[in-house]
Amino acid sequence: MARILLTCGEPAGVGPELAPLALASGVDLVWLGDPRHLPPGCAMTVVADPSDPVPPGHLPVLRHDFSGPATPGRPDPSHAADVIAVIARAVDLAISGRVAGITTAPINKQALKEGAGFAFPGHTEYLAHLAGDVPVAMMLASTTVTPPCRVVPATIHIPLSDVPAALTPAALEQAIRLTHAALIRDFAIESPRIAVAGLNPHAGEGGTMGRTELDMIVPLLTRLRAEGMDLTGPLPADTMFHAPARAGYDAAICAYHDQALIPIKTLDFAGGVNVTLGLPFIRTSPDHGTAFDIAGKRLADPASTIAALTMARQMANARQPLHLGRNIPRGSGGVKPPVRHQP
Ligand SMILES: NC(=O)C1=CN([C@@H]2O[C@H](COP(=O)(O)OP(=O)(O)OC[C@H]3O[C@@H](n4cnc5c(N)ncnc54)[C@H](O)[C@@H]3O)[C@@H](O)[C@H]2O)C=CC1
Ligand SMILES: NCC(=O)COP(=O)(O)O
Repeated sequence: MARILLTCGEPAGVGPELAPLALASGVDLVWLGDPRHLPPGCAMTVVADPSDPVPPGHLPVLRHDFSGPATPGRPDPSHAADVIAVIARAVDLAISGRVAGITTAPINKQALKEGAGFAFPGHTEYLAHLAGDVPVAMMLASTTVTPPCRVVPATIHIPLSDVPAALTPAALEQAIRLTHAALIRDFAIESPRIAVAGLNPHAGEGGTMGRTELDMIVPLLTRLRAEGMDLTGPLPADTMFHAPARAGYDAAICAYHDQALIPIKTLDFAGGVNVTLGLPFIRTSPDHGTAFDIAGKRLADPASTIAALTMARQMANARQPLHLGRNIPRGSGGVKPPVRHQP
């Protein structure tokens, strides 16, 4: 089966040093980036095709030349366009089936915006664009805690002050539907149980601390329950993430980024995996960022990257029979030619 492709991400961050560590864990991956950004002494072989064989213990590298070497902890504006181009090239390879899925190393959004005018707040939005502006959702899934913690923010990379307006019935419904489909398809959960968090303290406390729950979330959940979905909520966000509460659902839909990401990064920072739901190809990522404070110091823990690569492989294995005949996921928007970002 084709390899999982790991992008280099921000070369001044921990991304490049995580690649050989992940390889050493036994994951079959191919790395896309500039060999000069790999740690000194890294055993690697440049390949022309993502599936080309390499000597045992060597990292297969699909070469993408940047303007120069990288300094750990200091993003170089002249690298920004190449960081973006690597993501686009990875998507091309995934859509064409030459890799089984992609795992992205972290990028520094500010560096990309300042260096190349990157118009997207993160991978999630850029990947949705490259796939033809398909609807997507960002799930973060634990891999080492029981019961599992899976969270999906219905709004993602926006200022907190914009959340109430962005949390529309359509946004919430999209997050619920994408999560429901992904739990069945990629997490082998036949009848998904989904919990929905309220926006306000105590889920609005009967309308005394905000009316979003009563006016918007309750009617939406009532309508979706009528379709047969197993939905609970709106739940108070402060009491829905401890272990007994998590036992009652398979994934939690949250109102905004930090409501979702604080519980999972607290419970499973080392094992958390970011999965983009709704894409016509597989994309996972570690849950951490560029970690400039430790880049190049050999302190980076590869656990989340290994978990992300492993989850991508499991998803690819689970989807493999579908590739034989009907490989376009229902509701994915279909595979459209990637649209290039113009910096
Ligand atoms: N998927 C992506 O591309 C993501 C990118 N980011 C970006 O990363 C940048 C930095 O974000 P921060 O909030 O500082 O989060 P961060 O995850 O980079 O760092 C937070 C803390 O965790 C530590 N840490 C992170 N990864 C680690 C690892 N593998 N092993 C050991 N320690 C680790 C860091 O040293 C730091 O103390 C931002 O520009 C953000 O946008 C953040 C999350 C995901
Ligand atoms: N905090 C999670 C995050 O920023 C991941 O974003 P993305 O780059 O995967 O879209």
